[in-house]
Formats: sequence, structure tokens, C-alpha cells
Amino acid sequence: MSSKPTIIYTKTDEAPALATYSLLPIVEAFTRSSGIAVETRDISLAGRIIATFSDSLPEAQRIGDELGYLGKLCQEPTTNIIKLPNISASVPQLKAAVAELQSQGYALPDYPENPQTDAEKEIKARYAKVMGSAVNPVLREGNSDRRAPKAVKDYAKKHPHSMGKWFADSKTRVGTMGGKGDFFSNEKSVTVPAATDVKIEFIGADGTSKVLKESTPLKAGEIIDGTFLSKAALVDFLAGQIAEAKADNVLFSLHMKATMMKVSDPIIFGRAVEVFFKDLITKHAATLKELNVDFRNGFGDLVGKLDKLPAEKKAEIEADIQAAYTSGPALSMVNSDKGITNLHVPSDVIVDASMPAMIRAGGKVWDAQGKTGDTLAVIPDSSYAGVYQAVIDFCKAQGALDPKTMGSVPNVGLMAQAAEEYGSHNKTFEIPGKGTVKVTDSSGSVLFSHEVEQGDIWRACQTKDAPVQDWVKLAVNRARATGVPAIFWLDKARAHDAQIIAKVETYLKDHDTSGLDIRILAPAEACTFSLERIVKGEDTISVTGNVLRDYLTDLFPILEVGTSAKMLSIVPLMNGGGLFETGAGGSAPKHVQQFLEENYLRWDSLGEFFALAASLEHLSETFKTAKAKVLADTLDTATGKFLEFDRSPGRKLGTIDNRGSHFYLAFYWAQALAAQTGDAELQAQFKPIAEELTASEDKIVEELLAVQGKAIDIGGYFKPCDTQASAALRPSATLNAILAKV
Ligand SMILES: NC(=O)C1=CN([C@@H]2O[C@H](COP(=O)(O)OP(=O)(O)OC[C@H]3O[C@@H](n4cnc5c(N)ncnc54)[C@H](OP(=O)(O)O)[C@@H]3O)[C@@H](O)[C@H]2O)C=CC1
Ligand SMILES: O=C(O)CCC(=O)C(=O)O
Ligand SMILES: [Mg+2]
Repeated sequence: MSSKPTIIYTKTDEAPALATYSLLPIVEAFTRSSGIAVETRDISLAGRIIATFSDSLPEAQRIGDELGYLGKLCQEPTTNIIKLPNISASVPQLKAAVAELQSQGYALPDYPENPQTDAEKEIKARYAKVMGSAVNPVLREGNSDRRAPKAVKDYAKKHPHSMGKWFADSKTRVGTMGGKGDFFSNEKSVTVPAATDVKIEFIGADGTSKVLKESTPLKAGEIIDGTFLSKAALVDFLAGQIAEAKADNVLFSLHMKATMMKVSDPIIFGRAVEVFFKDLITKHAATLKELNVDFRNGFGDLVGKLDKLPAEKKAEIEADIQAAYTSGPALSMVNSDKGITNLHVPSDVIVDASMPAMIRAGGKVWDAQGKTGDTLAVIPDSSYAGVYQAVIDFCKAQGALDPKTMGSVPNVGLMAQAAEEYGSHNKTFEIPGKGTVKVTDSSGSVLFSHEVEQGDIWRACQTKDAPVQDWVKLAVNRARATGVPAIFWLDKARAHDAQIIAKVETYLKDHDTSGLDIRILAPAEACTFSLERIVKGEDTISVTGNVLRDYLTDLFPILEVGTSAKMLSIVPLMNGGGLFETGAGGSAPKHVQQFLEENYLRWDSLGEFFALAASLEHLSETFKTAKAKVLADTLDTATGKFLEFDRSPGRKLGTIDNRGSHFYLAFYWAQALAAQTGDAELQAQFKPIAEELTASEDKIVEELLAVQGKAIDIGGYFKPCDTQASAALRPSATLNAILAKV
């Protein structure tokens, strides 16, 4: 526990990590005199890999388990963490990161795709721990409050982002299994009255039993559910969707969350690849086996291995790939120029960001020629797919939403303690054969069981009671603070939701809800209800489980304000600390590519600015420091000015980029500190700084613009060289000199 007011600023990946090289020195400079320590902790993918293998690396290369450390810290009342987005790595990303670190001299083992020995199995298990969404569930010891700040909504109304047109005859739609053999339809759920420990077991049709997971402790009042997705039903469904897309002449696109759902979704993704390329795979089965191709890593896994084949064989397979593209429906593209399709890499298209981007574009995705077209957006499980169909139906009927006039849908999300599906990785299994999965409590009674077949994906999810209570409280507080209706997006026809609804109805009674409009509606219905209000300029709080929290906090922000980067994203930790996430989106890999090619960083740090203000505010309350409050208030003023004068990075070369936007934040923040009278010391300290920044504005902007337009090397993608990266992201000598004086 920290006795000095401390902000922990996380070092992550890709665009947010690049932005940090520029922004962090400003944060440090502005907070130092107020007795606030700013500590950084490396939770990047590279950092996590190194930490995991530190025992076999030389002393100088080691990194401690900073993520584990932060996880513990999240239980402490004085904790204050600013968490930037990080990579949730798929296998292809993990392999690329390992290769880069090896090239930098880290003697890391290769990722064993097919571990044979115990040693290889142990290596794979270690890598499995850093893969996928390995960070967020560790830190999220609280529920989530994500919303667009008023200043951001006002900005969007004044400067609306582009929106594609929607037409009533759009062929775009969602394809989902709709209750035939999917997770939704097979779900069983119970609330345990007393603490217990459950065993998950598979009993084969031949009577042999295999323990899938020996122990899963449950607290009193905890909800546990189990469900499975049938392989046969999935394969059938996918084949049908592929045929439908072809017949309707629309682009086939698949939208999964293979990063966060790191066990189930790569399997589903792999099945889609297998169904799409069925003939090719059957014909070349022996070669694919030889090459050790794993379609869970996407179709790119085969493409990347073709060079290992003799020229003739390679040409034959390439011709068959072309034949598959010709005979199937057109595939939606990630990068038309490079021939990267939607089925190439499981982490290229991630449902929370991909569906909103498509909807914002008028229901369009890219085709192989670089043109846009309608799509059959396939989301196999039907638990949440209906929400996107509801938005599509609404836009088809009413036209695109209008950022100039639309209201807002903020979110209160159940997230704490790895709630629901997002905590299910260690309880997800690919079923080895025909049989039964049984979940038994410590007294030996069977909580539920499922009849399954080989290849089905079975999973269990947990939801603890205390987080549900906290979530209900947060929802009531937000409804009270805003006077806006709060809708629980829960479906009484779904097994898990029925258990949650019972708790919500109980815990709402703990609060004064008089005069509040609080309702429970099934997700698609809740969505339509919110959309009917949003077009009238009205706000509606969405109170959702963990998955819809994730989906909706990209969906509505992207439609309302153009990007989820501008969100205020607070996680009040259940033990009193604060976790301040920046924005609600990801680490924008496309932005790094542009930065390396043109020394232009398009990342918008507004999310960081809002997180910092909220973090300072929290610090002022926890440590009763008036200076932190002054810093928070003046930062608020500064972000207001920042928006008023439109200082966000442009999209193109020649305008200020991320670094320029940071300069302007410092500029307005220093001016606000100089103008306030609440703290004379801060006023006196920042008056000359503000003057100097004002006098040097043109020079600094010129220095920042001068470097743009040329390729730049920062010594690494996953682990840039700090010296090179810092020099690249801080190219204004004038600004650096002024900051050094603060
Ligand atoms: N909290 C976290 O740690 C999260 C991490 N991730 C991880 O991020 C990676 C990429 O995920 P992906 O689904 O592609 O989503 P991203 O949110 O990274 O990217 C989607 C698009 O959003 C826009 N965008 C996002 N952030 C900003 C920003 N600050 N400024 C300007 N534009 C922004 C850009 O689009 P445009 O071109 O339209 O402007 C970007 O290309 C994955 O590894 C994923 O796991 C994802 C979500 C959350
Ligand atoms: O942890 C992840 O992989 C993604 C998190 C995410 O998308 C979110 O919280 O919105
Ligand atoms: Mg998300």
C-alpha cells in the first residue's frame, strides 16, 4: 500500500505505447511539484513474455511479474492505475513477438505448436498464460463505468464525423445459429446457496471418465453456468451461411473475439476456415499435416508455410486457393492490397470494433478490389448477435444515425472478478468424444450435465455475488446522477440471465430507486428501445453483463463520437482503489504502421487525458491532497479548450499528430494552472511556463511538423528501443527544454 500519492501508468503496446513516450514526460512534469509520484509498470506483450521466462534469462534482461504485482495492488484501497490498451495476442501475434525478442538477443524458446515432450508442454503452458486477454481480467477488480464526456458529445455535435448512408434495400445482415446447438440454447445455470467446490468431468460413452478441471471453488451466492456449442451444428450452420452469402452475392464476414475468448473462439474461427476451404483441405490433407497447419491461427497459417514446399506443390496449392476464392462467396477483406482476408488471422477482425465500423460505414465492408459491399456478418452464437441485427434493422428503416443530434448510450458493465464468459478460458474444453460433461459440487450432487459429441466446445462461466451487488449499486448511482433511464439488458429466456435477473430484482431493493426509470429488457429489445430514444437526442444507460459491456462501449461511441478512444472509462475497484482505463478501444495496430512509414502518429490520446483527470480526482480524495484536485480541475479545463480548438490529431500528414496534440494539452493545462487562484504555488510555478509555451507555440509546432513524411526506425515493434522511440516521439527541442524547467 502506497503512503505517497502515486499514479501507476502502464506501459503497453503499439499506438498507446508510442503515445506514452510523448505524453508521460508531460504528466511527470506537471505532477512532480505536487508531491505525486508517477510510476510506470510494463504490462506489454513483450514485457509479459520476458517476465514469464525470466528464470532462464540473464539478470540484465529480466523483468519482474509486473502484471501479477498490479493484480495484487488492485485489491488495495489507495491504488490508482492508469491502464492503457494492450495487445491481447493471438498465436500469430505471439509468435511474431517471440521472433522479434529473439532477434534482439533474448534466448526465448520457440512457441511449440505441437508439444511432444513435457518440457515443450511446459513452454506452451507458459505462453498460454500471456496469450489472449491476459491483462484486463487480472486488473479488473471492479465494474465498469464507460461514457462519453459531455465535452466530447458537444464536440461531435459541432464537428460530426463521417457516417455512411444506410438504405432500406441494404442486403447487410447478421447470420447466427439462433438457438440451434449454440451456447445460448444449451446453457444451464445455477446459483449455489453456500460455498462449495465443483468438479468438471467428462464421461465417455464407453464409461471412462476424465476430469477436465478438478477444482473450481465457488462462493456463497455465486452463479455458475455451463453450456456447449455443437460442432456438427456449427459446421452445418457455417456451410449454410457460406452458401447464402454466395447466393445473395454479398461479402462473407466472420466476427469473433478470438483474443479475449482465447480458447473457444480460435476453434470456431478454425472451423470457419475449414468449411470455407473444404475442398482444398480435403485434397491436400497430407501436405497440410506435413506442414503442421493449424487453421485456428487462421488461413494465414497455411499461406505463411507455403514457401516450405517444393515450387510445384506450392503452385498447385496456390491455384487451388484461387479456385476456392472463385467458387465461394467473396470474402470481406482486412487489407485488399495485400490480399489479407477476413479469415487470415483470427485477431485481425474483432467483433467489438469490427461490427460498429461496418455499421458506421452504412453496412459496408471491403472486398478484394478495394470497393465496399454489403455483407453477411456471421456471429455464430446467438447470445448477443441480435443486438447488431437490431441496429441494422433500425438503420435500414430510419437511415444512418446522425452524430449532430443523437443522444448517448453510456454503459455500466458487470466486469469485476472475471465475470461471465470473459473468465471462462480455464473452464473451456474441446470435447474428446461422445459422452457427458458433468459438473458436481463438493457434496457429490450434480449441478448440471450436458450430452456432448467429439469436437463440441463446452464451457463454464462464473459470476460472483459481490460484483453483482456492486454493479446494481453503480447502475442506480448513475441513474440517480443523470436522471436518465437505466436498462438492464437481460433476457429472461436465457438460463444465465434468469439467475442474474433474480439477483438484480433482489438488490435493487437495497437502494432508493424512487423516481428512477429502471427496466429489464432482453438485449435486442433494449437496443431498439435505446435507439428509439437516441434519435430523439435522448440518453439511455445500458446496464449489461461483461460481453455486452465490451460490445456496446465500442458500438455506441463509434456511432456517436467516431471512436471509442474518446471515452471516459472508469473502474471503481471494489476495495476502494481506482483503475482508469483509457478510452474503450484497442491498441490500433494500423496506427503503428503509419507511424513507421511516415513518422505520423494518428492516435488520439483524449482517452488518456480523461483517465488522467479522473485519476487525479481520485488521488485528491484518497490522499486528501488539494493540489491533485487543482491539477484535475485545470486538466478538465485544458481538455475543454483542447476540444474547443480541435487539437486532436488529424488523419493525414502535415497536420499536428499525436505529439502535437500533447503539446497543446500541456499548453492549455499550463494556462489553466496559471489562471487558477486556488493554489498560489502552482499558479506561480506555471505562470512562466504558460508564457513560454505561448511564446514558443509556432516554433514547437514547426519542429513537430518538420519530422513528418519519412520512414522511421525505433528498433522494434513489440519492444522498441526506448532511446530511439523516445527521441522519435519527442522531436521538439524547444518543448523538451520548457518541460525540463517545470
Ligand atoms: N483495453 C484493451 O486493452 C483493449 C485491447 N484491445 C487489443 O487491441 C488490438 C487491436 O484491436 P482492434 O479490434 O483492432 O481495435 P482497435 O480499437 O485497436 O482498432 C480499431 C480502430 O479504432 C480506431 N482507434 C482506436 N483507438 C484509437 C485512438 N486512440 N485514436 C484514434 N483512433 C483509434 C482506429 O480506427 P479508424 O481507422 O476507424 O480511425 C483503429 O484502427 C488487439 O490486440 C486487441 O486485443 C482491443 C480492445 C481493448
Ligand atoms: O482484453 C481484451 O482483449 C479486450 C478488452 C476490450 O475490448 C474492452 O474491454 O473493451
Ligand atoms: Mg472492447
